[in-house]
Amino acid sequence: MNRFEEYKDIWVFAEQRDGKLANVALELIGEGRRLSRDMERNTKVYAILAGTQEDVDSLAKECFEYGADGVISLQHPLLKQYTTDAYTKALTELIIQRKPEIVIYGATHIGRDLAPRIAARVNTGLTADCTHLDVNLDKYVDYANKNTTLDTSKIDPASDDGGLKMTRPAFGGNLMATIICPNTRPQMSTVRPGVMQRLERDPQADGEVEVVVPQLEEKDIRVKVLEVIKSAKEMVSLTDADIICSGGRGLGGPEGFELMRRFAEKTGGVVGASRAAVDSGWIDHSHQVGQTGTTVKPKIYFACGISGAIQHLAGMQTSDIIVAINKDPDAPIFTVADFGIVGDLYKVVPTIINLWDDAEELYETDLRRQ
Ligand SMILES: Cc1cc2nc3c(=O)[nH]c(=O)nc-3n(C[C@H](O)[C@H](O)[C@H](O)COP(=O)(O)OP(=O)(O)OC[C@H]3O[C@@H](n4cnc5c(N)ncnc54)[C@H](O)[C@@H]3O)c2cc1C
Repeated sequence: MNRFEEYKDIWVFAEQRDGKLANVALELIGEGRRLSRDMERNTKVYAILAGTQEDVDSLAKECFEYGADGVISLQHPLLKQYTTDAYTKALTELIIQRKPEIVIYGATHIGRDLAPRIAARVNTGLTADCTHLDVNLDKYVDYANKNTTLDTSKIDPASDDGGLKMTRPAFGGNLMATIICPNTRPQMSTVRPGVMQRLERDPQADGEVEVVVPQLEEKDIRVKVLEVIKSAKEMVSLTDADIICSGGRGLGGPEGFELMRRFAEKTGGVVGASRAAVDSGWIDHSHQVGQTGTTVKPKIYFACGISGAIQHLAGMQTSDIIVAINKDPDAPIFTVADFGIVGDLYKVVPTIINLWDDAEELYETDLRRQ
């Protein structure tokens, strides 16, 4: 008997705020489904909701529609606002009682706060900020070979106990590290929003919801949330955007973002930025795309005056269409671009803005013809 036999199933922490599920929760349920197919045992995927009854009751159906087999709904008035103490206590107790084999969280502000605390309390490992998960060594080796110079002959096949292979950027994004958790359970990781694919919604899907009322008291919570102030920067939703117009150091100054805002307004997109632009204080960090910013996958990503450093590419290279505008023909961004324009962005972007309406009309006519 495997020493971890009693640990079963995949749990996804289904993060919600004010009764709305985080997109990453649905992406992770989809990823959980994919992993469960590759695991040998009859592994089920559970979404773990936490909040007040009012906030979470209506969310279970959505979790089923996106692929959860079951929902465990932690309900308590003290879970209304996220607090580290209350959420950590409620989830830790549930994990110790139920013994899931894998627990995955979104690498959001909440997930990054919560997951390491739970890992410490249940005495297991945590791989933070993953961009790829797998349970099968063969696939893992293929994946690793494609992306790194990892010497696969040094991997001990005996270590492939069907455990989770958690891959994340390491050493400033210069290589991908695949990390295993061979000695303890559950295996836990946080996963970047926007990296995994959610499943197609199945409106017929349904399942069983188990309501659990955790043992929580006021004295368990050392920090009181007095007021939640939503700042304007929370309104930037890079992960949901279909079009992102990103600017980098090539903009030459903060005023360059005025052009990017006009560009985004015209295309119906949102403004993104490289870290160099953010670090220069030209735009808020909430716009940053990349390894230490947001991972995005829009339909069109415009990279304007961005060189294409590996840390930037890590956050946008899976976009459907990448259009790069750069005056240096050798800029690395052109290696991932579907369309490259060599030129001064201050000439190219206004031209695209001017032509956008005509281009849209042509596109619509084309669609009508098909
Ligand atoms: C641990 C770590 C994490 C990091 N995380 C991130 C991250 O999350 N996101 C991120 O973006 N970076 C990140 N970086 C930084 C990254 O390494 C690069 O420094 C950064 O992406 C460079 O930004 P840039 O492309 O805007 O600037 P540059 O590399 O300076 O490129 C500017 C580009 O603009 C072009 N240009 C100049 N003028 C014009 C013009 N008028 N028209 C057209 N093109 C023009 C130039 O040819 C050049 O290619 C990270 C670095 C480290 C070490």
